[in-house]
Amino acid sequence: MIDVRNVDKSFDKQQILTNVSFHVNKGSIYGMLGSNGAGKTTMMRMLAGILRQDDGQVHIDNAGIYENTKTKQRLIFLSDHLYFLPQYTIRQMGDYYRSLFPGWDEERYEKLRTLFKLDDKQKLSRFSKGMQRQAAFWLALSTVPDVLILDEPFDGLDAVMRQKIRNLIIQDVAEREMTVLISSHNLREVEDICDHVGILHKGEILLERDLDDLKEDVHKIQAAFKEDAFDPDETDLDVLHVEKRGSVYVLIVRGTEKEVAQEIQSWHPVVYDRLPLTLEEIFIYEMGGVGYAFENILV
Ligand SMILES: Nc1ncnc2c1ncn2[C@@H]1O[C@H](COP(=O)(O)OP(=O)(O)OP(=O)(O)O)[C@@H](O)[C@H]1O
Repeated sequence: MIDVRNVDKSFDKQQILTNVSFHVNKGSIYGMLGSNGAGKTTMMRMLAGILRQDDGQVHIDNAGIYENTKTKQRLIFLSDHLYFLPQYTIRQMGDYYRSLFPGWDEERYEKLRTLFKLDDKQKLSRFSKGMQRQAAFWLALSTVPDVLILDEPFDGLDAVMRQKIRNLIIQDVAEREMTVLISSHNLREVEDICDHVGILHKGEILLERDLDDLKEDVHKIQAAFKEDAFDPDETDLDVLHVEKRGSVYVLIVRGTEKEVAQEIQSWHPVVYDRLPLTLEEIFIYEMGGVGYAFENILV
């Protein structure tokens, strides 16, 4: 569905994205993670056909997006900075969207009214930040898009509304195979909704995996050894992080569960535990591996 290959992008001779490639399957929800300034918004603006890449290809449904009006009519990009026409109400924006997007579904718009409970005759500029975001989702989902691109989508929404909107997105993915790309710094949220994740760092893709596979591939190990007979540097483990709490080692390691267990067992541990990792932990340790480590500094 979405196919990005070897994309380069610079602004004023400053290289922002370098050789970026990734693929999003139809009916999948892809989380694009990354450090601040990694280039996520730039990538999303290219996918929405707002910016053109310098090199490489940005394809949606096997065709370049930049000059492809037909595909753009089936795609909605919700930017982190929402934009509405000045002085417009939701209803007026809806009429404008109906003229732009052939998929506009008036019946759906009416159904969503009961969920969002916003006054669609009120000027959008009078709404709070969270209400404006709700309005943006109301309008976006009324166009029944095939592709939904969301930059920090839940910013400003309360917990109940986040859950409602998450459910609506999941429903559209399940029922009609909508394809979704989400960028968010809230990894808890990404973890809840995405089936695939990619990490962008300094304009390059660091890692791209199915979320379940990724979790099966990175482990948090707690282990203790007799008379301290363990040296992480002497193992065959791919260690992302190591910490010693008293006599207990806490290791974050990459590899299959079997490989990791075999290696640790060969050191005859007296305690051995494998704990689940959150996406946030995976992100932090993977970023640490490329020198973007967190430091325990208090100032
Ligand atoms: N129009 C522009 N002109 C010049 N530089 C730009 C422009 N847009 C983005 N940049 C630069 O590109 C880099 C990537 O920015 P981008 O907004 O894509 O990052 P991001 O991953 O979305 O960051 P964040 O997580 O902080 O929102 C930054 O260094 C930014 O200053």
